Amino acid sequence: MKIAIIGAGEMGGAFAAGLLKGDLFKAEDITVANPHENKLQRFKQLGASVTTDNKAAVTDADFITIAVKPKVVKTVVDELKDSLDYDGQVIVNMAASVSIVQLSEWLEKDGKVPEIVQALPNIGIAEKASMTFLSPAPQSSRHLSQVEAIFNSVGKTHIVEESLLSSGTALSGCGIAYIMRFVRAASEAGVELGFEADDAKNIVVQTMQGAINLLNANGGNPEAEIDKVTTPGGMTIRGLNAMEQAGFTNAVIQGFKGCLN
Ligand SMILES: NC(=O)C1=CN([C@@H]2O[C@H](COP(=O)(O)OP(=O)(O)OC[C@H]3O[C@@H](n4cnc5c(N)ncnc54)[C@H](OP(=O)(O)O)[C@@H]3O)[C@@H](O)[C@H]2O)C=CC1
Ligand SMILES: O=C(O)[C@@H]1CCC=N1
Repeated sequence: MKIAIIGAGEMGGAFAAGLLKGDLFKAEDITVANPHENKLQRFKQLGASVTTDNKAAVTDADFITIAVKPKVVKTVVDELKDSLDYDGQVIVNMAASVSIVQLSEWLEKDGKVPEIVQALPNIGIAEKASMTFLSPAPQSSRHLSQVEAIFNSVGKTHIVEESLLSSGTALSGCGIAYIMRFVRAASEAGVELGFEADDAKNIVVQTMQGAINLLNANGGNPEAEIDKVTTPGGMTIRGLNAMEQAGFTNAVIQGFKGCLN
């Protein structure tokens, strides 16, 4: 099984890095393509095949992942169209806000389109911890289980209707940034409370790790975990209420929704 990744930026690069940490693909069966060679060196050093030629990248690939900026997708499709095997290869599009209808129109050749699966991961994929939303085009389910297996090897997957993809991207793709912003805010609080910046950040990260482990172990209800921490009349409730007075829940909801405006 071979995979080509077109675009070695933040997303394509993170995907390549995650796949190279796994054992689903042999390193040489992962081909990473990018116009500037400097972004390819680290993958070459890890044994991946690298090229600045998109057409060369897709030769023999079973799965072709498009990880360029949305406005570049059509250019890439136009370039690759004549090199694609419409019966055997699967196009996996990671570009947000490019629809199956658009991709199908751009890819259409003699009335045919290849199998297309929309895949919206997050950069946690570099550490095999992505939350990836998958949405196959109609009549594109032949290789869906293989696509699912690929993304399950670098995190978790959720198959959704295309109409839910942008919501998934908000929660997961953009969500990484929102969670990092929480880490920054909590770390700044830690500095104000007397810790060195690095110590504060490490304390916040370890505390988040504890919260994640508790959620995973105890059935995943955050309110139940909050109740265990919150002594009546104690410190935690004063902090929680102060956060809400400052608009915490509303700010978080507005942030996740705001990216869709
Ligand atoms: N970043 C994220 O967290 C997420 C991103 N996405 C999606 O992933 C896509 C890529 O985003 P991101 O990685 O952040 O963007 P980047 O700008 O970091 O990466 C895009 C890459 O595409 C390369 N590129 C440009 N033109 C071509 C071309 N014609 N052929 C091949 N490669 C090309 C660029 O090369 P160079 O810079 O060397 O010119 C660059 O390395 C976007 O469509 C985005 O919506 C989806 C989910 C999450
Ligand atoms: O900011 C963006 O548009 C992309 C989509 C999800 C994460 N990054």
